[in-house]
Amino acid sequence: MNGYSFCVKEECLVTLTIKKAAVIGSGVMGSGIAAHLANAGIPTLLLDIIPNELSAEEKKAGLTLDDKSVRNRIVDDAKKKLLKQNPAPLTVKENVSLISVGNLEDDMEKLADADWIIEVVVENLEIKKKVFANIEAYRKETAIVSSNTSGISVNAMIDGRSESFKKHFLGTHFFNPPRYLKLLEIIPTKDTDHEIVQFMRDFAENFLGKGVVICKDTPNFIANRIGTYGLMITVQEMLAGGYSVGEVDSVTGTLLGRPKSATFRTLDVVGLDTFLHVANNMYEALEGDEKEVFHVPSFMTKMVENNWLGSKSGQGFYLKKKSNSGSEIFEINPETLEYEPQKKLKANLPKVGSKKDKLRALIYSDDRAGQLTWNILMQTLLYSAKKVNEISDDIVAIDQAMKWGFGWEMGPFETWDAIGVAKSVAKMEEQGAIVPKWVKEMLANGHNSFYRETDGQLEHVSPEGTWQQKKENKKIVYLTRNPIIQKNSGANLVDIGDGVACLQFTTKSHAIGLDIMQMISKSLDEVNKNYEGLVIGNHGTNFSVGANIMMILMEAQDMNFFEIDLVVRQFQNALMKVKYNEKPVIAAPYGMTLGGGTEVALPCAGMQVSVETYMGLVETGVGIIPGGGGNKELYIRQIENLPKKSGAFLQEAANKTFETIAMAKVSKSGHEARKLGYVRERDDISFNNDFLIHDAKSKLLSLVEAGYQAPQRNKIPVVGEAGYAVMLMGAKTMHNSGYISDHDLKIAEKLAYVIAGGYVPEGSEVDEQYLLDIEREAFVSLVGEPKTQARMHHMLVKGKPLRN
Ligand SMILES: CCCCCCCCCCCCCC(=O)CC(=O)SCCNC(=O)CCNC(=O)[C@H](O)C(C)(C)COP(=O)(O)OP(=O)(O)OC[C@H]1O[C@@H](n2cnc3c(N)ncnc32)[C@H](O)[C@@H]1OP(=O)(O)O
Ligand SMILES: NC(=O)C1=CN([C@@H]2O[C@H](COP(=O)(O)OP(=O)(O)OC[C@H]3O[C@@H](n4cnc5c(N)ncnc54)[C@H](O)[C@@H]3O)[C@@H](O)[C@H]2O)C=CC1
Repeated sequence: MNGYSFCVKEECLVTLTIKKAAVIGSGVMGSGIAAHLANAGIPTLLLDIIPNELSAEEKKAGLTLDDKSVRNRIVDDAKKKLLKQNPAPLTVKENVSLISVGNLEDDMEKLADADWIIEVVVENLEIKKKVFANIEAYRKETAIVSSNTSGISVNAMIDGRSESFKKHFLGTHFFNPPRYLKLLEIIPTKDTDHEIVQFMRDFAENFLGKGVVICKDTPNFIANRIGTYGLMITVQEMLAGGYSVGEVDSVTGTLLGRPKSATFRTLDVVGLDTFLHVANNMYEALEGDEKEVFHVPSFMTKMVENNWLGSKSGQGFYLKKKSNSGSEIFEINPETLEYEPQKKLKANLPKVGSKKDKLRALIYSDDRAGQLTWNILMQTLLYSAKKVNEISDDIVAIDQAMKWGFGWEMGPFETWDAIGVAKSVAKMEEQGAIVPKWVKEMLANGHNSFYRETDGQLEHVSPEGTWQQKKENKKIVYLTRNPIIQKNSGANLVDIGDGVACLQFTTKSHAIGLDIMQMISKSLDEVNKNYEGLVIGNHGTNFSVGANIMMILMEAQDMNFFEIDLVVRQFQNALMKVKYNEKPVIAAPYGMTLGGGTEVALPCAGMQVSVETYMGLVETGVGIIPGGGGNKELYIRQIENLPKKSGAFLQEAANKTFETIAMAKVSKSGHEARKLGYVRERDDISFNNDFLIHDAKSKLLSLVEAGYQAPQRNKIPVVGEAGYAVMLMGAKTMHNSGYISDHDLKIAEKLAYVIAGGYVPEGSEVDEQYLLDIEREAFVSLVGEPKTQARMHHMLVKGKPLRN
């Protein structure tokens, strides 16, 4: 990747390009940002300070502070840590090779060819200003310089800097972890060149997959202003109500529509020292009652003094200890500063109902869980309403910042709509809270929500009482806003413009059943008559979790094997129709793309893959093997990928296919899906999931433009009986040593037979239908096995594989 160029003036006289970057500071964020730039293919120089004393190992080795290995120890350790962290900062470990390292004493001249230099040092204004003075001496004239500050004034950072520096300087506030949190807050100073703000926004959205919110230079900008306030309120409610850290986290995570790291686990991930810098900066910057909210309680200060900072120092609010059964996680008691077994709060929630139903049940209940969550949420909502004009341009910016920056499912105003504005305001006032005047006026004017839909367009209210349309990025395709061509109980065929149709799954978790299989076939008929091509794309968290195993299990328990064979045949036929369709079909996988979901993507003319795609043929986990042609499609890809130098390449292709499917390997990224062989070199990867369907449509149109021709039907060379034995050897060895069960071995035998192409001579060339037939026969025979049915049942009930 040679960087990202963007014409910033009509005549394109000035073209900004980011081909190389540099990150100053290799701590929690600096190393994470460098990793994400590497994920995007941008070579990045990572610099940090030199240690001021030798470590014990260095002393023992007779090293001195002048040794390069000593001088680069901090940054070297940070780079090594990237390969061990979980969740992984790198989409594939190989990306680490794009990160070069150095230190701030010996390597500053290397900044000269950086197009973007990001300061990510400790949250201290004076230290940051010194770093900028140092950068200025080495940066090239066109280099963009930015700060990853959590909330220090960016205008305060440019005192004493040159005009060129000021023009090219702005805040670029990534959130932690940088690979996974979508938000990038961009904070221009009074001198930042407008074109550079625009360029950085486009670059971040298209190239880094970020959701950009342009912020005013107010303390903590937007997300941290609300987040830090919410955190401090949570600490105060915890201490006042005598709740434990674990009890607080047990109800302020997924139950509130927030990530499982909730409150204090999130702080452990952030780093308590950094949080205290941020809270203290707020305390210094504010006046009156609001100031006192940011007064840090003594137990937190003590924790930092003890170096109990969270993940970065090995312990913080939580301490993970190794135990005989693996590991156990303890929580800190803020009173005693002792670690204790984790506690949880019981929340009496309805077993059925939507997430919003459960949220309402939680916060309106009178138990301890309800009181705590109501008190936290109520104060956070009121603060958001009070601050909207001071810290942002509208309520949308606040909602986007909290969703993208903290992984919340809804922002404050969306949450307020969900819990009922009128009902919650009544309860707030009943408890003596002061509700901002504009909220009450909105209710008085008959508007019971902050958002509304008018003629299919989403509108939001302003504190002034006017209603505005939400500004949308043109690259976002909202399937619900496009005309439906055809539909059934499992999928919609949607016209997405420019002669392109999109097949959208609508089942729960986009699980594939008969309805989707039928819609695949019908969609192709419609597209071949009236459209240029078909995108298979969805909205939501996951592309597809695979076949509807409830449907398979029920038929199997009723011994309806003939029907199962018919359904599998229908799925195979539909996907063969995709593969050889006269018009191109492009799949747009993202999130979990498992089993049948992967099989839908594999026969397509191409894929537009989200960088966050977790793809794999995982059928062995529920006691079967792929039945939609996935075995042969992965095998064909392995044959394509392997150098044809050795005669044994067929066996190597078969072995790799067998291992990947037998071990139910799932990629941890779109890049890794390519390493596993699912994604071809010609397939493309999108960093911004919001743009995925748009990108898939563009890819399809370029195929049409190039005169797309359906692939030829070719016979497939197989390893036959001899190759079958080779594949099985490994499985039998694992079975003999007790690593896999009898049933695992039975599944492996079926899988190896299918991949080998059955008992035919090695090197035989067979047609695809033959491979599909033996695949379907193996599938149906396994479905009849009681242990397979037990695995399916366990997955349905527990949501995880059963080892039997
Ligand atoms: C209103 C309250 C808001 C909350 C706090 C607000 C703070 C605001 C001020 C911060 C200011 C400074 C920061 C800043 O400027 C801006 C920010 O970035 S704010 C932070 C934004 N980020 C988030 O909100 C994170 C949201 N959470 C997530 O995205 C995911 O949960 C996360 C990616 C963090 C993964 O969480 P994790 O718990 O690590 O999940 P895993 O299950 O994947 O575990 C991985 C690894 O960690 C071990 N582990 C899990 N739980 C614990 C624990 N309690 N203690 C110790 N270790 C734990 C787990 O076992 C795994 O270990 P392995 O051995 O690696 O398998
Ligand atoms: N930790 C988080 O969750 C987030 C932090 N931030 C911000 O990013 C910046 C870095 O924060 P973290 O990475 O968490 O901190 P950290 O403590 O993990 O890393 C700080 C880095 O600064 C370096 N450093 C310390 N003193 C220095 C000096 N005098 N000169 C140059 N470098 C020096 C350290 O060697 C270290 O590499 C801060 O501004 C912080 O507010 C922004 C978003 C999230």
